[in-house]
Amino acid sequence: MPSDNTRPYVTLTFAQSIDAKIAGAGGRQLSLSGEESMKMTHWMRTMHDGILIGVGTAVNDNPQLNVRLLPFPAQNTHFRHYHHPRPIVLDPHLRLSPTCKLIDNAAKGVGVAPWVISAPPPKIEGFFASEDDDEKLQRWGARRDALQAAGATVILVEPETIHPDLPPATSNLSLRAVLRSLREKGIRSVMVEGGARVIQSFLSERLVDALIVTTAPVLVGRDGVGYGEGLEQIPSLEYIQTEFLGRDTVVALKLSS
Ligand SMILES: NC(=O)C1=CN([C@@H]2O[C@H](COP(=O)(O)OP(=O)(O)OC[C@H]3O[C@@H](n4cnc5c(N)ncnc54)[C@H](OP(=O)(O)O)[C@@H]3O)[C@@H](O)[C@H]2O)C=CC1
Ligand SMILES: Nc1nc(O)c(N)c(N[C@@H]2O[C@H](COP(=O)(O)O)[C@@H](O)[C@H]2O)n1
Repeated sequence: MPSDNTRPYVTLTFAQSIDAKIAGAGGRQLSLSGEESMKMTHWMRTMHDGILIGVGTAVNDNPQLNVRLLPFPAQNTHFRHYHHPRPIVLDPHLRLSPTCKLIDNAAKGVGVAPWVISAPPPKIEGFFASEDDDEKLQRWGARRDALQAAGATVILVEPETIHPDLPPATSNLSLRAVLRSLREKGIRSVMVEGGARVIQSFLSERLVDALIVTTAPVLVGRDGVGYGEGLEQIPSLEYIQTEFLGRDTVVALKLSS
């Protein structure tokens, strides 16, 4: 559990091949989970208030992040019987399309409208100021308006910064600020589904309470997308349990305190 009430409980979960790849060459989305473990993922989705992904995944996979694989209590009423997690997208540059499935599904009443977490491009004063700062801000503002008009909510948090007068080394959002803001908005638990960079960030910053990894019995090869290479800090893990679901192995772990 988080040591205080200032952030939600975080479950990090993803599927990988036996050579620890989460996508194919060039980021091609792979169906790694078999039927049984994919259903487990949908059960886990319904157990969380929010489901968080990076914009890389949102743009690449155009996911739905809903609970459509759960058994239908009655025809056409399944969406009312299971809790839908709130889709949350980390998207500093607002690259999410206003016509993506997350927004489209919510408009059709078969999903909850996404929250898009972002930060306006910084206006740097002094030596590092750039002539096109205003233009960047205007374009970001136009994308924000388009997303909000389509039904998404854009939430602002601060980016990771070293010093306010320096151009940011990365456009990454501060995960601690993201989680704090989500908790303030009533999100008590969040399921983080990836992709690679988001997995790296949550693990490196030790912002994970439960880690649930599905391993499918396939090899992807060296051109696939992994997450291990970019892990800046390697947290120690405590083993909890293994389940065998169909042909897949699902391991539950937690970070050692
Ligand atoms: N097998 C599985 O279970 C899963 C596989 N995937 C796969 O993962 C791939 C996508 O991974 P990837 O390209 O790494 O993209 P991610 O989904 O990890 O998104 C990364 C982007 O999120 C934004 N971001 C903002 N703040 C942060 C932060 N603190 N840490 C990390 N990212 C942040 C950045 O956007 P910006 O670049 O605009 O600054 C960054 O580039 C796809 O191929 C997808 O199919 C995805 C989920 C699950
Ligand atoms: N658990 C799991 N197994 C796989 O094989 C996967 N490819 C993923 N991917 C994640 O699920 C998202 C797709 O969700 P929808 O089916 O569109 O609801 C995808 O974007 C990844 O986050 N997960």
